[in-house]
Amino acid sequence: MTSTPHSLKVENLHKRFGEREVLRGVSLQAQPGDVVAIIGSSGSGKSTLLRCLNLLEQPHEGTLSLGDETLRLVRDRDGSLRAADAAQLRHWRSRLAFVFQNFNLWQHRTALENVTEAPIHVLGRPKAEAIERAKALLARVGLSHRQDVYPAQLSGGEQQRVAIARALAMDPEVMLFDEPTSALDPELVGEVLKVMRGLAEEGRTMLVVTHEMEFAREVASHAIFVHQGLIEEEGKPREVLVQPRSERLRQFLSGGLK
Ligand SMILES: Nc1ncnc2c1ncn2[C@@H]1O[C@H](COP(=O)(O)OP(=O)(O)OP(=O)(O)O)[C@@H](O)[C@H]1O
Repeated sequence: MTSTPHSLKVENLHKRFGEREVLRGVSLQAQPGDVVAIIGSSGSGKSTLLRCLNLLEQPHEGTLSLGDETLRLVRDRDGSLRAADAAQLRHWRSRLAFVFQNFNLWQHRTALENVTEAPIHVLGRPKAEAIERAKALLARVGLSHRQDVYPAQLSGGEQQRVAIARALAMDPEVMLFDEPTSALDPELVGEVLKVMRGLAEEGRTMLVVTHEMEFAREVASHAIFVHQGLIEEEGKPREVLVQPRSERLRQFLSGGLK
């Protein structure tokens, strides 16, 4: 990691889809090195929360800051908030890298090209330097031997590991994972979680929307339970996921609240 990580602060996030208020005032903080597991039942707003953090979704209210940088937002015609400055948004997104459930790799680019694309074209890094770094990152996720292969020839687990290498290539301060293993066959989940454990161990700041409770319990430093667009309970995973205070979290953990 070359950039110094800062803490992420999210205040009073609201998001509506039509009449439906999906986030109803969410605030959270992540300090450098925190691994925050965001859990909750289907439709509770977890992915929307994560997507609002780098404006893949436009919130209707809220403040986002990373260290002493606050993302400048202006109100759009539809009432939601968009970035006031496209250059700041590009920079913001390089500081908070997003890993998608469905990998979102460029299909007509090799694994290596997927990892070099943004460093060359967004960060303006020299090509040779970007290639060298991409090779090191692919080695890191165990894919040196697959660098010249196109996504269609890779398994889901391999594609997600390329996507993680691609996110790392931006030297992000915070990594946002949106259900990174949900699209994988069960036998491929472990290889992706292993890479994520490694990132956690090296002190990466990560926010992870996940249904992997074992990962949340063992790897996360903080767990957040979202219910109907609000944080219902949060704390140390070994406490809240083992002895939840709220009845709803108890139900969720016992599988009664999907
Ligand atoms: N682009 C959209 N347009 C309209 N409604 C949306 C959109 N994206 C999400 N929603 C709705 O917002 C609510 C929250 O969705 P979200 O994907 O954030 O939930 P989630 O907690 O991540 O669920 P899951 O665990 O099933 O992925 C859901 O009711 C969903 O249908």
